[in-house]
Amino acid sequence: MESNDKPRPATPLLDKVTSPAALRQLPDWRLRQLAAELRQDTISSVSRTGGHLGSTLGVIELTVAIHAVFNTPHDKLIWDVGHQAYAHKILTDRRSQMASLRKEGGLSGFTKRSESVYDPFGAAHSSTSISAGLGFAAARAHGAQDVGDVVCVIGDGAMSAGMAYEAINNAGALGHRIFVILNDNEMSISPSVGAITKHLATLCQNVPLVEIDTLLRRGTKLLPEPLRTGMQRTQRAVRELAGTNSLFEHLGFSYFGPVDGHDLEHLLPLLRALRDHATGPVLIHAVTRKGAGYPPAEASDDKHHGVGAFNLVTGAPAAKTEAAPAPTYTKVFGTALIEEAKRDPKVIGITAAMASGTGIAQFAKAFPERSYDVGIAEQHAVTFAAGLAAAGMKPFCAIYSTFLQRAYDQIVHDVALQDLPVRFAIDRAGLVGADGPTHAGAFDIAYLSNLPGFTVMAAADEAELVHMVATAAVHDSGPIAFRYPRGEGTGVALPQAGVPLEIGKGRIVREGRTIALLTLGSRLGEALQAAGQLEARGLSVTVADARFAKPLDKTLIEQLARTHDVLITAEEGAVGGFGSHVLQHLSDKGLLGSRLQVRCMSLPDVFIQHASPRAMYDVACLNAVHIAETALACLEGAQEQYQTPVNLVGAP
Ligand SMILES: Cc1ncc(C[n+]2csc(CCOP(=O)(O)OP(=O)(O)O)c2C)c(N)n1
Ligand SMILES: CC(=O)[C@@H](O)[C@H](O)COP(=O)(O)O
Ligand SMILES: [Mg+2]
Repeated sequence: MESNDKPRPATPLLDKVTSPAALRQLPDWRLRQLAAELRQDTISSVSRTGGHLGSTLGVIELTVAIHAVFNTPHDKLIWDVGHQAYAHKILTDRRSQMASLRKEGGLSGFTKRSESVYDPFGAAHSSTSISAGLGFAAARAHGAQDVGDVVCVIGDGAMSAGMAYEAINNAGALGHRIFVILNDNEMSISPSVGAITKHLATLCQNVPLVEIDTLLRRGTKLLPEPLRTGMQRTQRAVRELAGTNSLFEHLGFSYFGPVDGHDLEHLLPLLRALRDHATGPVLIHAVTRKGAGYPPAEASDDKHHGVGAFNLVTGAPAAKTEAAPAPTYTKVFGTALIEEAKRDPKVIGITAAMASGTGIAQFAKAFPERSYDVGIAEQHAVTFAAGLAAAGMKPFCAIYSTFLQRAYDQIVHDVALQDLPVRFAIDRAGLVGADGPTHAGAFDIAYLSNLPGFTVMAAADEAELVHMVATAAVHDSGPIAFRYPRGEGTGVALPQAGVPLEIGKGRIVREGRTIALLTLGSRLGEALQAAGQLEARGLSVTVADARFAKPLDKTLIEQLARTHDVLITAEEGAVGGFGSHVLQHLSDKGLLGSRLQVRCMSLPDVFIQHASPRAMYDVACLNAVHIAETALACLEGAQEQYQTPVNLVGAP
């Protein structure tokens, strides 16, 4: 019998605690039991659904302590990224829905305003919590009624992003009362990197706050009266005793730490004291362990950052790992980049805290001195790459489509305007599944293809990806990007070596006469299936792979338009991308006449909620059946387009 089929762990106390208000009725000594049950419940639940386990396990005690001390939801608890909020979800009205986590129609894997009043601010991209929290604090100062205290929980990884410091800079100057809990587990998805990480480690070498506190209490009689009661003076004394000299203090925050983030006996009195006495911005440095309390997670390299369903006893994946039919696009990219780097010493790999997710970890094993993990710092990654390119290097900036959105001004101002040959390897293009709309790679085609001088490619399969890496490696005249989806490739044979593509040239994959399906990226497979379905109805179909969203293969587009009755474009990107450029070109050439029926199939103008990628593409009406039906409708002269069902569209 699979251990996952075993009954859930007994949680007698948690079963009674049906709200944070009920939790606040418990005496402190029972909160430890509550935390233990919450941990077991979380592990058991995630063993069935999969998800971001390690991060939540690291904040179990913090979650309990915050809800015990602060009056949520009137007090605003803002989780950075939101991937560590599963225990918070269990405590805040969503326990019964945990089986639906990250599944179609179910709970989001992140915090989400539309899901609960206990999620005052949604997230999934990192390092937004302090800015948002400061917004709440400022609103309170302006008289907003339903805003009590503001507590932001931000990880050490998230603390590598510039945005966190922009917020601290502002908060330190404004002086509003706000609590920032820095959850320091020395881990991002992989071990945290950078000078800030070193600074935090130095702070952790200070005498733990609890020992200072004991010292203070023991020495109370010897201390003058104001030290016992005056919070500000006590803080100063604590700081002097601890000898802390944290960056945060210099920026106007009161710094408290390090404190053991798993010890409720330390956390509760500290949070209560601060709640009762603090006047301005406060930073509490809590030291935690990612994956805490679940040995398989603690022992794993990534501390079970993100896992599928697993066996509760061993921590091993529940599904037997059969040999994958094809390598992932990420793996193919990593291997191809290594091959280019062997040929060319100028090739550099850059990741923003996604080394394993982007394949740069693979590259770093082969070329450690030519790879950079800059932390969660996409903006910096892009301008850093621009600097490298300006000095003659060949930087490959490997960033997920959704996270590259962060760096748009850097792409425009530092790269495109200076025509610098930065190579953008854009992973997770299109819909990604369980992570949902926050992680969808929807916009890059649109936001890159409108930039002068940019070359934008999309890989139809993993062999194409190898050629696009080679194309980017030799392309020295201006910026170039290539995008590819999450997950496994199609299983096509991989070329021995990448062969640079002719810039701005697409390819005809199958020739027909009546209907032309022109795809950009990996909808090619769906288009070929659609062509098969249409052929079964006696229709003659051409399928072409555009390869380039920019520059357009104008000759190919004009040829398809002149020789077919129907032209359909399909792409895994938002409205305003490839199809729009094709339409513009047809219009410029006067080819949009009554004879030719044209349809642009793109992601619809809505945020599609999490589900399997296939189900999400069904919502988007971008699977083979939709392409075939659109072609038929065009032939019949029907004007209506697919409409996305309204009930599947919700606020992010
Ligand atoms: C802007 C952005 N870039 C990258 C990511 C991917 N990402 C999600 S969680 C994470 C690590 C966060 O580390 P930390 O804040 O320390 O939290 P922990 O998982 O250690 O609890 C990263 C890089 C993201 N969510 N947002
Ligand atoms: C929380 C977060 O942003 C990442 O952990 C993300 O979920 C990773 O996604 P992939 O699984 O596609 O790498
Ligand atoms: Mg961390």
